[in-house]
Amino acid sequence: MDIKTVGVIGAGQMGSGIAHVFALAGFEVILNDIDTGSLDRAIASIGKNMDRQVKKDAVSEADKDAALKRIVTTQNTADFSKADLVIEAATEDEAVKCKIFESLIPHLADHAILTTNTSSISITRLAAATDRPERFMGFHFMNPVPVMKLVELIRGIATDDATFQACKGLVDKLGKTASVAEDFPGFIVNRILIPMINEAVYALHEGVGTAASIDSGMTLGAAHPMGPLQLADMIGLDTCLAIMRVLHEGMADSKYRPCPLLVKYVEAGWLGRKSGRGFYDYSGDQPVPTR
Ligand SMILES: CC(=O)CC(=O)SCCNC(=O)CCNC(=O)[C@H](O)C(C)(C)COP(=O)(O)OP(=O)(O)OC[C@H]1O[C@@H](n2cnc3c(N)ncnc32)[C@H](O)[C@@H]1OP(=O)(O)O
Ligand SMILES: NC(=O)C1=CN([C@@H]2O[C@H](COP(=O)(O)OP(=O)(O)OC[C@H]3O[C@@H](n4cnc5c(N)ncnc54)[C@H](OP(=O)(O)O)[C@@H]3O)[C@@H](O)[C@H]2O)C=CC1
Repeated sequence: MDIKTVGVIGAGQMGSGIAHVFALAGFEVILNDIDTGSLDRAIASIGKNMDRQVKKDAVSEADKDAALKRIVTTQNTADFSKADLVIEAATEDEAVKCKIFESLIPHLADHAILTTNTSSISITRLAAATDRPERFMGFHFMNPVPVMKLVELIRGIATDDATFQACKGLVDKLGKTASVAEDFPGFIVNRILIPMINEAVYALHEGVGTAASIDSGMTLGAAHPMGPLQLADMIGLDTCLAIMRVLHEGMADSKYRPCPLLVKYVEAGWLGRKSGRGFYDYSGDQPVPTR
């Protein structure tokens, strides 16, 4: 299938990163959000992240300009009628995602493939909320999208082979590596990563160590590129909690219970970098641990 135009729904950190890599790879991109402020911030952050690549000589100034011109923003799902493939990358909330599909589907071309960047939610269940379960699948990018090489591909029970092959072909065109995961809560990466982050929050909650010592323990002691609490702040504490809840409910196993401190931070609106405060405070030049 010849995919030329890619629609992206949700212009947060993931939607921005996904729009970034598709535009640089030569695709026309339609980027949607409910909030114009988010769309403006997304275009600014894509420009800034492409500038990093220009500075490193990974991308030319001309390619950056051409890529930025290939991204159009819209608040109107009717504009997705031109899309050959749509990637839903809105908030990790099943009800939000299903509502998006409901408003999108009347405008989608018959041939269009619909995918979701969900971190954890059942692909089969999301597919069942659409008119095209056979042309629906999980297309799970990692954060930050322009840097991370992996994309998890997850078939729902009804996904057909042409859809899977089309998505696999796109991963190849982006120069990334596909990893196939079965449709279990959290798939592969988050089944392993998010409980590790949750355990780090328990270590903080129980006073095993400070945020700084937990993070340096894992960067200097286990060679992780960033500590688990720093990573949680980058992913978004709301997203980490939503994933833990999907694991807890989906696996029906208490080993996945979300740490009460993680719940409290989210209830306080301390969502990590995106809200300016999480396990670190980002209001100054350098992040400062909040515990
Ligand atoms: C929750 C989910 O559903 C699934 C997930 O995504 S889980 C999260 C998975 N991601 C991770 O685990 C990330 C772990 N962290 C890292 O890999 C690294 O700390 C990091 C890439 C984020 C930053 O690396 P760093 O060395 O500390 O910072 P920095 O030197 O600024 O960046 C490294 C490179 O990435 C580039 N970079 C960083 N962020 C970027 C962005 N948003 N856009 C473009 N380039 C970026 C930098 O320009 C730099 O490029 P070079 O290697 O060419 O010099
Ligand atoms: N963060 C991460 O590291 C990763 C996240 N993911 C997944 O990607 C998805 C997005 O995550 P992320 O980008 O971090 O989240 P963000 O919170 O950064 O962005 C979500 C965006 O979706 C917007 N949104 C909410 N409702 C709608 C709607 N009805 N229509 C259009 N846009 C909407 C939000 O707008 P507003 O702010 O106005 O609510 C916000 O701009 C989630 O499913 C997440 O699990 C996958 C891989 C990694």
